[in-house]
Amino acid sequence: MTLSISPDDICKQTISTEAKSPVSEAEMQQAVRTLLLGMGEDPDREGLRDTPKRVVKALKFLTSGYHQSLDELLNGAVFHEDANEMVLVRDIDLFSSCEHHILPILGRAHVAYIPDGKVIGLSKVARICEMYARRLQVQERLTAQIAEALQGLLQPQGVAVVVEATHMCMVMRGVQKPGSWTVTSAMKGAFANDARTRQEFMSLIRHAPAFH
Ligand SMILES: Nc1nc2c(ncn2[C@@H]2O[C@H](COP(=O)(O)OP(=O)(O)OP(=O)(O)O)[C@@H](O)[C@H]2O)c(=O)[nH]1
Ligand SMILES: [Zn+2]
Repeated sequence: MTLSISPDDICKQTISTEAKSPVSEAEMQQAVRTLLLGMGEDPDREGLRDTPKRVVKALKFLTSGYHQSLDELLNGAVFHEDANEMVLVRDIDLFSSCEHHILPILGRAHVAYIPDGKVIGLSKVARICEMYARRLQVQERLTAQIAEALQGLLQPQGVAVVVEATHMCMVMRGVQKPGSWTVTSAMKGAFANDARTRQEFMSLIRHAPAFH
């Protein structure tokens, strides 16, 4: 499936989530206090007194990707360039939160594209990953959003995104499988249509990195 999404569309998608929260900071803290009570804790004991404030602050940080826009994050770092070989940024650490349990998803992203007249600042590739990771996610959507963002911004010859992650909701609770990793991918253009291009990408993300 070819997804054509313009940078404007993606920005709009982000800006629409920027609407001011209908819930006040105090109400959020009160909700955490209720959760503590539900756990059988005493929210007024010394160690927990500031916990509602800390939890709300942490959650706001972990979901701060809702309030970022690609436009702002890119800061104009898309450049016209004649390069037409694969660009790969691999081993980008990811910290996200699963939307089912609001528990951490910890992993790495590998992101490649083949330019077609435009390149993007390398750090911006990692920033795009962070923006989508700092939302409530499922891994498949996170992977697709990263790929769609690059596709929309650069209209490259192809985009490939692989995310490898472990879900704390599968590790610490539920099925309790600490060794499990989930691998998701999104392939567009040459990576979807040409097995050799995809193979080159897969082998580049598999070999031991030169730097640790
Ligand atoms: N596809 C997908 N599933 C996810 C992701 N994160 C969590 N899940 C799954 O979402 C599902 C939610 O299933 P439910 O049965 O509603 O929730 P649950 O009772 O907590 O399920 P268990 O985890 O099996 O105990 C679980 O199978 C989770 O493993 C994700 O990123 N992608
Ligand atoms: Zn979960």
